[in-house]
Amino acid sequence: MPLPRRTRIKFCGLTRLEDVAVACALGVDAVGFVFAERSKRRVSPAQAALLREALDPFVASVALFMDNDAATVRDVIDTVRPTLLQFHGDEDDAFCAAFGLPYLKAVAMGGEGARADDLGERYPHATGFLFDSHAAGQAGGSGHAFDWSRIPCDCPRPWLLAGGLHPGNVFDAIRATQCWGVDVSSGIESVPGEKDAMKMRRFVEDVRRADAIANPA
Ligand SMILES: O=C(O)c1ccccc1N[C@@H]1O[C@H](COP(=O)(O)O)[C@@H](O)[C@H]1O
Repeated sequence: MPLPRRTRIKFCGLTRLEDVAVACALGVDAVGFVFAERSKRRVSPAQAALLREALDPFVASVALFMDNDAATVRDVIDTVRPTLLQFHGDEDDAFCAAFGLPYLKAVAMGGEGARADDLGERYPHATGFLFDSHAAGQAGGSGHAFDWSRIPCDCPRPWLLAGGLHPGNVFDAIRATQCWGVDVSSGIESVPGEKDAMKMRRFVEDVRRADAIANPA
């Protein structure tokens, strides 16, 4: 008998306690705090620590970096105590694994130079991958989707779909890609860094709807 499917949900770029409370009430699996330079959603380690302390049990916290230096990553780990790290830049496996925490490697699927091959060989210590719409070297969180047919069908670890997801397309995205999880930022916002409670709720409802169809009684 096939095991039931449950698409994992990560809400990223949280900056406010009220948004953390809604995310927890909706039962999301993880929330993300952005430390990438120049991000509109960037929080300080002290701010993120306050948000992290407000999480319910079993809600994972993810610290997102993009080519930050090692000292910054260590400072975030010491202050915030995240469950997982997520790297969006040119970081190699040795860098990502050096902090002793599980990590997700974001794979830039936009632009001409997208490279989604040999992920298991290039990132042997990655816990999972995240296929995102930005081009290599560009920041994510743009709200734009990419061509999902470019996702490699032999991804060696659990992987999340990201980039341009919102309540209006997440159902189709899950049905089309069979992703392990979804990651969303701008699609559940009213303005960058401020989430919208109704969009968060509709997003979760549509993920559950896709799972219900995949798990007929
Ligand atoms: O959110 C940011 O500002 C950001 C900056 C640098 C790298 C990644 C960033 N965001 C991540 O991008 C994906 C998709 O975001 P969206 O749903 O299209 O807005 C997600 O993982 C964000 O956390």
